[in-house]
Amino acid sequence: MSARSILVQAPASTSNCGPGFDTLSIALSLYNFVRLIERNDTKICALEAAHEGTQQMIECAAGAFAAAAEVEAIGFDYEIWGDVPEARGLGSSSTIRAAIVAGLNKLHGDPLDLEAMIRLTTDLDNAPDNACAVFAGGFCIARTEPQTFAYREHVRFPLPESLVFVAVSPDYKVLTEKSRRVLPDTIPFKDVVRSANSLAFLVGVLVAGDFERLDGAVNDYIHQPYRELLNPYGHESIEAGCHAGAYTGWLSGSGSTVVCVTSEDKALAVAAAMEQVYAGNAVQSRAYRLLADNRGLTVTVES
Ligand SMILES: Nc1ncnc2c1ncn2[C@@H]1O[C@H](COP(=O)(O)OP(=O)(O)O)[C@@H](O)[C@H]1O
Ligand SMILES: N[C@@H](CCOP(=O)(O)O)C(=O)O
Repeated sequence: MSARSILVQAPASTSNCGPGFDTLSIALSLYNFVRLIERNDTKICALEAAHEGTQQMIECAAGAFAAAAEVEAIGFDYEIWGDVPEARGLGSSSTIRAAIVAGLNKLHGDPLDLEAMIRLTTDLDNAPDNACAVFAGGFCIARTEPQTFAYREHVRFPLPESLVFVAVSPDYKVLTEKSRRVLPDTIPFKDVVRSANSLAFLVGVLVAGDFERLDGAVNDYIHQPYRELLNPYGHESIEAGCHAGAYTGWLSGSGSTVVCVTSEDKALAVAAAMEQVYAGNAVQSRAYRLLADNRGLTVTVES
């Protein structure tokens, strides 16, 4: 009998969406893939040489899964490939952690439900926003506990294909862990008020589908200003995209990617303007024209 093999496709995500720090996220049409092949021992092995950090991340996810699902740990071989750039604020680490959790869940006969898998991935990845979008797809709002920040539940809305996300990734990496260390312990009252105002309006507009009203309406004073030094030219790139016709834009997750939200007809001009800012400063970048992924992570039993 051939070993059981599970293939997981996990979408990238753009988190925070400006002022929705650790709360808002949109799944995008850019994917990583993880294959898990069951072994008859308890080892966890990469089929192609994996970076030490990746191996650790996977072993940690597998151990946490066994504990959360209250099952015996099993061994597996794994392969990872895909298009989500690493450490660029498009949730690459969430795609891998979520895929391991979802793949093991399938191999064990689905002991965890969707919310339990999101909770576990959040515990591992520290980003409830990304975890919701990877699993559920669409535009997600993550609710967390006010005392502990532990993940509680989410609501999600599909977004239409008419809304294009132009993501521009400069060739420098920004690790989420490092990008969280630059955040302040306290924030001035007026910055909280104006961020909360923008956040509520943004959610309303995305749910209502009245996208033109995003123009100038997405403003964050909670994390983006503090992350600017780690993300040179990001702010200017977003401004250039908006000048070229995008509705709005934000730093994607913790950076370094920046995202502008636009209608289909403006997408090319927006991408060119955003890239030009990096090129003009001798920084290479790559532009992606993406749509919302309304499906979320998929799990296929191959054998
Ligand atoms: N495709 C991948 N294969 C292996 N490890 C990955 C992959 N993508 C991300 N990682 C791991 O996640 C880390 C980046 O995570 P993080 O700083 O949270 O950035 P991101 O914003 O991309 O999620 C990488 O340094 C690496 O250890
Ligand atoms: N809310 C988190 C999101 C991190 O997303 P990533 O795509 O950069 O991993 C944060 O802003 O730290």
